Amino acid sequence: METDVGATTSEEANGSRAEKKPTVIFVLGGPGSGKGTQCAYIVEHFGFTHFSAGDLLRAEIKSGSENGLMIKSMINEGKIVPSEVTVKLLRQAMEESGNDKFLIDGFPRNDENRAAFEAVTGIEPAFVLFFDCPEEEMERRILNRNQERDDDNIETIRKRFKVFLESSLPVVQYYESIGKVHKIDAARPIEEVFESVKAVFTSINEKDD
Ligand SMILES: Nc1ncnc2c1ncn2[C@@H]1O[C@H](COP(=O)(O)OP(=O)(O)O)[C@@H](O)[C@H]1O
Ligand SMILES: Nc1ccn([C@H]2C[C@H](O)[C@@H](COP(=O)(O)OP(=O)(O)O)O2)c(=O)n1
Ligand SMILES: [Mg+2]
Repeated sequence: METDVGATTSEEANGSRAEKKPTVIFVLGGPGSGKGTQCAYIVEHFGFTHFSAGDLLRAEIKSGSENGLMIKSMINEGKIVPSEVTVKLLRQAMEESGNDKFLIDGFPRNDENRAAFEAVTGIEPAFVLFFDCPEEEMERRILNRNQERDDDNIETIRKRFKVFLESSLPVVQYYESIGKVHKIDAARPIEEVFESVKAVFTSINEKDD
């Protein structure tokens, strides 16, 4: 079965065939704040399907698609790839998954990302996890990451930090203004960070009961 993440049809909009939209949680935080690491734990404990926007873009480069070279050069410059490309990859991945609970990490990274996702899928996030971490700590973590990523070099890291401050933080602030952000102190050991993450998910589950 495919998961319905398309824009609402008129039939659905008038209520005759309303299907429940999937639950989406956005996981945000600067480069190296620990998004991917914590998502792996959340998947294990809470049954979500995890998609990293960055991983989907890197897979697209590897696949040799016609957009690959453009994506590669943007990532190597620390820039944000046009939303059209990223939203299409996310939507496809969600549809193919068959699940209806998603953690989307590293997205939305700017306001254009946010608006495009909403327009294409009709989905608003249930909430946003924001991993708050000082730049020096994020830099240390990335330089020790060893994932052989072309963008994990000091020059590109500095560009990514700048883009994070200028384009991504405003998205976090937007979600804060509508009361959707759970801010986590990410500058602690992995297990301690996860205790705080777990508390967020547990309290949400209790509210739903
Ligand atoms: N709380 C933490 N303390 C120390 N190192 C961490 C912590 N969380 C993640 N790391 C390490 O830091 C690096 C970046 O983590 P990652 O999950 O890839 O971050 P992001 O997806 O936000 O860029 C990885 O090598 C990871 O093992
Ligand atoms: N929504 C997104 C997410 C990532 N990208 C690009 C630009 C980012 O610098 C790279 C890497 O993103 P990724 O989330 O994998 O990086 P970190 O895990 O935060 O270190 O991918 C994008 O263009 N748009
Ligand atoms: Mg990551």
